[in-house]
Amino acid sequence: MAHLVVSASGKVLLAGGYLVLDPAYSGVVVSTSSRFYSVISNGKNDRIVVKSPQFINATWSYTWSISQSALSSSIVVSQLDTPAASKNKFVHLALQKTLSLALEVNGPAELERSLGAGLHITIAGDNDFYSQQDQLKSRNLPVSLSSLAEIPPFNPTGVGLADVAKTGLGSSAALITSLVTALLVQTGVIAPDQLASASSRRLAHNVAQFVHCLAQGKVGSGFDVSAAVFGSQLYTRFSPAVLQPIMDDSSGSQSLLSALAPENRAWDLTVTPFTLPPRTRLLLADIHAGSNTPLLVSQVLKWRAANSATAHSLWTALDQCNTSLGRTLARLTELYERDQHAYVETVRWVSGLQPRQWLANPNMQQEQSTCLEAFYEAHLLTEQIRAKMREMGKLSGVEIEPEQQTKLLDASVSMAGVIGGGVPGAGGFDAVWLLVCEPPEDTPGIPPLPRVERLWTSFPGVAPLLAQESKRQGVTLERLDDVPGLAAVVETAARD
Ligand SMILES: Nc1ncnc2c1ncn2[C@@H]1O[C@H](COP(=O)(O)OP(=O)(O)O)[C@@H](O)[C@H]1O
Ligand SMILES: C[C@@](O)(CCOP(=O)(O)OP(=O)(O)O)CC(=O)O
Repeated sequence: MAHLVVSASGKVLLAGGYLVLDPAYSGVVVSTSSRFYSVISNGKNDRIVVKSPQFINATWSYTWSISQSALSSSIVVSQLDTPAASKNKFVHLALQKTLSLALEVNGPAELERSLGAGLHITIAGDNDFYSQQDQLKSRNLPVSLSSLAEIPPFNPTGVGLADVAKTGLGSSAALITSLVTALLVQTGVIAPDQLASASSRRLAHNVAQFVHCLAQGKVGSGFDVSAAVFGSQLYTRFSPAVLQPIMDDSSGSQSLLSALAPENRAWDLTVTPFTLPPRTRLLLADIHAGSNTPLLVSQVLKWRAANSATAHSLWTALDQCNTSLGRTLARLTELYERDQHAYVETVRWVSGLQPRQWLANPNMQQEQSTCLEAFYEAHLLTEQIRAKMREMGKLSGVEIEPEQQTKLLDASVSMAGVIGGGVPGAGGFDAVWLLVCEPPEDTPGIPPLPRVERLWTSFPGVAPLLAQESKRQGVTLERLDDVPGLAAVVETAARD
């Protein structure tokens, strides 16, 4: 049977937490190699059955009905009420709103044709979206990247969705983006060979952003959906006003297309593509906890509103550091392109020394010194950002960089070859990030990555994640057999 597979990437907001909620500031977002996959195949009995086989009690069945009048037509997607049925607002809204848009674009006959006798949809997220520490324990595996690679892909979590320990990589945004985009392709709104085009991506972004906001019951900054669609970027948010007419429209009488069309100029986000510097690797430490982002956000914003002068100067200072970090990391890529040899030699040097020793080489060639200064600047900026985020936490009474994260980060960022790190996004107890140098293999000494891995084993409850920066674009059409383990998940889902 033919399968339509669309994946979307997870995210790490390296810098810009809280600030990015305000269009005056931007965030540095890295999209991850960890992805969510939505796989659509033909279903039966006029049903849309959605399964998430990594979870227990995670099958949701829907019917649809299309009504037509002389003036307009509409579709209603309803969940089939079996006694054991759980609800999934995110999935239900993705179906309801994307199919409504498809109806508006292509009309009822085409929509009926594309839904056929029904759809079977499998959702699967890479293991990194969920803490794997219990898995490692039950398999008697030591805490390491190579142990994680031994856990089968899309491993069942053994729990229901509400009880899973998330790592904070943006599961709901990646899920919604992959599902919405797969439905847009299934219904012919986006032609498969057009998904890479700018206007198809914008459409996928706008619809995913809308569905995600509606499901969350609020308009967040949307950096997570933007990363899921467009990949790593410097992100400045869109004005929430663009979604207001359709967010408030309980009768469904407003045109979705006029709000969500790629041509709608009211979508004023800016997305500047970005990549981490060559020979560096993003490394994440899962601390087996997870954060309640909405609670953190409401407390910080309440403090900001009540202390506008202090907040303004803190926001301004932080923004300068965040922007400089984005610029310095981009400059490192430029320096690599200008003189690869000097850059790689600098990476070798940096990899064997703690950051405070980096500049202690009087005999360096000019090009290498320039690279070294840029690495050191990146280090200093990440430390300044951490200090300011801790200040934000202290002032607002919120644990943005909790003490145990401070200890873990302080120990990690003073190691040889570690450029910097921090608490991503809203901070709290989500996985922390590090940027680590990857010198060529013939460099003497133990490379930074295994050294950091070893350090982390001395912190109870801390484990690395496999996720790295995704070098592919965010939302992508895949071939089922190219994604290890996915065909098996789809087969199991079809059998049950
Ligand atoms: N693997 C999945 N399968 C189905 N639905 C999922 C999956 N992961 C997340 N969701 C949906 O997203 C919701 C989680 O949203 P939320 O807790 O806001 O996550 P996040 O912190 O990733 O944004 C779940 O209640 C569910 O509706
Ligand atoms: C505070 C924020 O600026 C960043 C939150 O980033 P996280 O990465 O913590 O987000 P979640 O995955 O949703 O928990 C809020 C926002 O931008 O919407």
